[in-house]
Amino acid sequence: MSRGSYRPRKPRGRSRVGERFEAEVGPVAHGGHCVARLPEPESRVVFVRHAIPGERVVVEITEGTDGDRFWRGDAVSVLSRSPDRVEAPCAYAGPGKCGGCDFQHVAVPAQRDLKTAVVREQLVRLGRLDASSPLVAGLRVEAVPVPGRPDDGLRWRTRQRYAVLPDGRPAMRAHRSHELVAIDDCLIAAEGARPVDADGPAGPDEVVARGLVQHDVTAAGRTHAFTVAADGFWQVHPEAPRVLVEAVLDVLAPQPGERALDLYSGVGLFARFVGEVTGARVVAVEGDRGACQHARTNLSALESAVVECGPTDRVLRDGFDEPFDLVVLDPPREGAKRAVVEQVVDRRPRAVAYVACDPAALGRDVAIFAEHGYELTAVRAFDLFPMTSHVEVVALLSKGSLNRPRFSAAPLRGAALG
Ligand SMILES: C[S@@+](CC[C@H](N)C(=O)[O-])C[C@H]1O[C@@H](n2cnc3c(N)ncnc32)[C@H](O)[C@@H]1O
Repeated sequence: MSRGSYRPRKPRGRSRVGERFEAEVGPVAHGGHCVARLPEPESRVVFVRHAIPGERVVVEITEGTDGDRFWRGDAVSVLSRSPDRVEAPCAYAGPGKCGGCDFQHVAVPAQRDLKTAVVREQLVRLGRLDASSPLVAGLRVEAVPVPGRPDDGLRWRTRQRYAVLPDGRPAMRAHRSHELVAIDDCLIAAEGARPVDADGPAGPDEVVARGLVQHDVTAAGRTHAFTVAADGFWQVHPEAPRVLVEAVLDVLAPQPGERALDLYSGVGLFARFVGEVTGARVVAVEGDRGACQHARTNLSALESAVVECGPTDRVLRDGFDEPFDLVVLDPPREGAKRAVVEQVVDRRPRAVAYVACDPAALGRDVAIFAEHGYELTAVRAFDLFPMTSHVEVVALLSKGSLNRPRFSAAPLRGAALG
């Protein structure tokens, strides 16, 4: 995972980096660390990596000065260990080593418990939902095993981005650092995973031809082919397209004749499956020109599909002013934000399926939807990034009585309804 955007802050006061403290590890927090509080005289919150809630550890400070409100640190020795602690399967995981994974030291089912806690916390703190509501309390991050593999959290990444050392060896970055750590093998990369930006062996569901990749996705009983640029966006877990399409169809319950908007559509994954069911107008909006071109090809079998290329907020503001029954919203990590959310609710959709790769951004956007009467009415979360703190969430936002499809009495299936 690239840490290319990391920029160290200007130091404020005496550095505490390298100092060690004993600490009780508190709850997990968004970002792959746990929260510990150092008593006086330090009186500091420390975000501790390589720890598990409930443990007593020695924390070595990795970032922090006297002037900082909180510090960051690594658990460099464990004084009382959690029953969920395991030996990291990867030799490159641990304090000061590769920063690609956050939870190699945690048993895989317990990793999902940590992510569940994080998603719930973001929905409560930022999304302003009630922690005791069945939607929040009933949420569990679901396992998504790779077919034919044990559920061990390894060998799932179909693409892996490596840095290259001057001597040509592949490397990954240390956590929040530009420092490169040489690695022979990344255990979360699928066998034969194709390094991005390089020709190489294709994964099992891929055909590579002149910089293009074709993915066949079978979901909800239908199979569609998607052409993607070899370096373009495509979900990296081999089961992700199927699982996310099925979750989106499940919560939206699209009906024949319903008009759909697929925002941040990439190469048209959701538009293709939703449009197949509705048989009506589908507008895919995507900012990347290459992805737009591929979306046009991938959606060409749908007579009423249109691809609008440009930033979502601008396309929605200037492009077309018409109502839509269904919206799929799959923004990048920063979320959709107010301008887009308000453009979406202006179209008065019956149902919005929000596919989120950052539960904090989801929480912030859920709060904006709520200002406009759109409530979170179903939510599921999937462990599509084992060993890391990342998690994918599919949420349904709908407005009271608008929640029912116009064309049939088909109930929403699967997800918990609030
Ligand atoms: C998380 S990906 C989702 C892609 C697609 N829904 C899929 O599942 O394959 C987010 C997509 O949003 C696009 N994107 C990012 N910022 C955008 C913006 N401001 N306006 C339109 N598209 C944007 C990216 O190019 C990327 O294709």
